[in-house]
Amino acid sequence: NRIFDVVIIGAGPAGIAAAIDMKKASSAISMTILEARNRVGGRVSTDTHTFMGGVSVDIGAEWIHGYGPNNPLYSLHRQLQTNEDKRGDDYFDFFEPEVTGCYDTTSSIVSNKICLRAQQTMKKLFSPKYNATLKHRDVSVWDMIRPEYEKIPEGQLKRLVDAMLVDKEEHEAADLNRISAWQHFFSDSPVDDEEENGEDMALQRGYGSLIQRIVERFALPIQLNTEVSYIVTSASNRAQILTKNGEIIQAKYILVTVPLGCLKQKTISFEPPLPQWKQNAIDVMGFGDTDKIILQFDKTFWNSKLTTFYIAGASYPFAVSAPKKRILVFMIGGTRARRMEASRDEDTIATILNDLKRAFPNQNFKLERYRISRWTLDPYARGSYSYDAFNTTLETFETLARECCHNQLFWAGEHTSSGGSVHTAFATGQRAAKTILQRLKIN
Ligand SMILES: Cc1cc2nc3c(=O)[nH]c(=O)nc-3n(C[C@H](O)[C@H](O)[C@H](O)COP(=O)(O)OP(=O)(O)OC[C@H]3O[C@@H](n4cnc5c(N)ncnc54)[C@H](O)[C@@H]3O)c2cc1C
Repeated sequence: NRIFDVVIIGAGPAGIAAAIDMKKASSAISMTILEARNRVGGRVSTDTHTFMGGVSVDIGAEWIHGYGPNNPLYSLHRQLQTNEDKRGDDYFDFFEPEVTGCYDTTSSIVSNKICLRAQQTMKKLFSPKYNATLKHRDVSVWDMIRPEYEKIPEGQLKRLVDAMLVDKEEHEAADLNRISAWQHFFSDSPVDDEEENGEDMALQRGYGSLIQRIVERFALPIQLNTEVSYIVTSASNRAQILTKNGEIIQAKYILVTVPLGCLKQKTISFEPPLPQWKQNAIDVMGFGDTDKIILQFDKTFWNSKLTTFYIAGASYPFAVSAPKKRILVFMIGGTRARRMEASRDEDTIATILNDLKRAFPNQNFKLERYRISRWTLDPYARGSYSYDAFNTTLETFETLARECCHNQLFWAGEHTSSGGSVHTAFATGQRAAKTILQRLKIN
């Protein structure tokens, strides 16, 4: 029966950030991080063993978005970067310019002109004019773009736009008919502005390698393989945590950073139950689905200059290319991702290979290795990241972040601020640490 000042639940970006700031503030704080998995990083997870040639591939987060001084991971990365990070001659290098291409499963050539037109059509679909009525009577993003979409004549252009819509659903982690148009198009998110302050960057050795370096650099006290199942708060000055291993741990303050998907599915029981205002926010906020199907071939048979491409008519029509690694990463979101997760690997792979054979009829290629993510079935994620569901506002994020339950429970994580990214999750951990330090009277 151990006693701490602070117990952090979850060693993902948010939990790690909070631990660093508390450790920096005072060595007198007794603290531990309880992590259910056998590794740190949460939805940042790099696979270093599946692929040939010692290649690292991110199964979850890959891009350091907004890589610039406003990003809390920027200075950490600059301190901890190695020569391997700097070797920029391979794969998703630093700031690689995006080159988009298009293919077609009917094996007909797609001209540059029509590929570009499809991209322009997408731009037009997603720049709807301000609609004041939305604020009072919200519709979905799909409803919003549908009138323009329906004007696109049947044919290759439309099939390419359909492929690009799958990419959009992947990015949003939800079907377009589940996303609030008001939130998506018109609400001002301070984080979005911030993201525009820097470019995207990916690391040779994967995002996971940076998280690992951070954890080692600060020698954080992390207890792996420790799933929290029960939390009791009370008017006494200590809250209690029960782990699945049967351990009871006491803490003055608990910082909960488990994903919103776990909160929605009540994987941790709270005693007394969470207050209604907190539970409502958990229920209302959308938590989406995004997956990657990563394929390594015996050769690069597609145009190696492309960073991303679309395949008209394919079941998995959007891929990101890593030519030097001979890798294609197919990405999907929403219902499509959930359906894929429920399918057998062999069937998913067969469908993709069949589409590729039709899109590249003159190429001989062999699949060498693959890896498929299943974030929604993952017991410690239960989805990918949050999305703008109906009836959510910036206030919903704030409500998810607000402390509760005899002021013993604090909250951080991707879902407690808009942005959905690793660095925004990291910032929520720093924010929570600041408040907890004030409570502990350490500034
Ligand atoms: C496919 C995919 C692609 C993405 N791409 C990007 C990208 O390119 N760039 C980007 O910035 N972001 C990306 N993201 C989002 C990013 O991964 C998340 O926003 C970020 O990891 C959230 O950090 P977090 O600390 O809030 O949660 P997590 O990273 O999920 O950490 C929470 C931790 O809590 C642990 N946990 C859960 N339940 C318990 C329990 N009961 N007891 C103890 N521990 C528990 C989990 O195991 C986990 O380690 C992507 C996500 C996915 C799924």
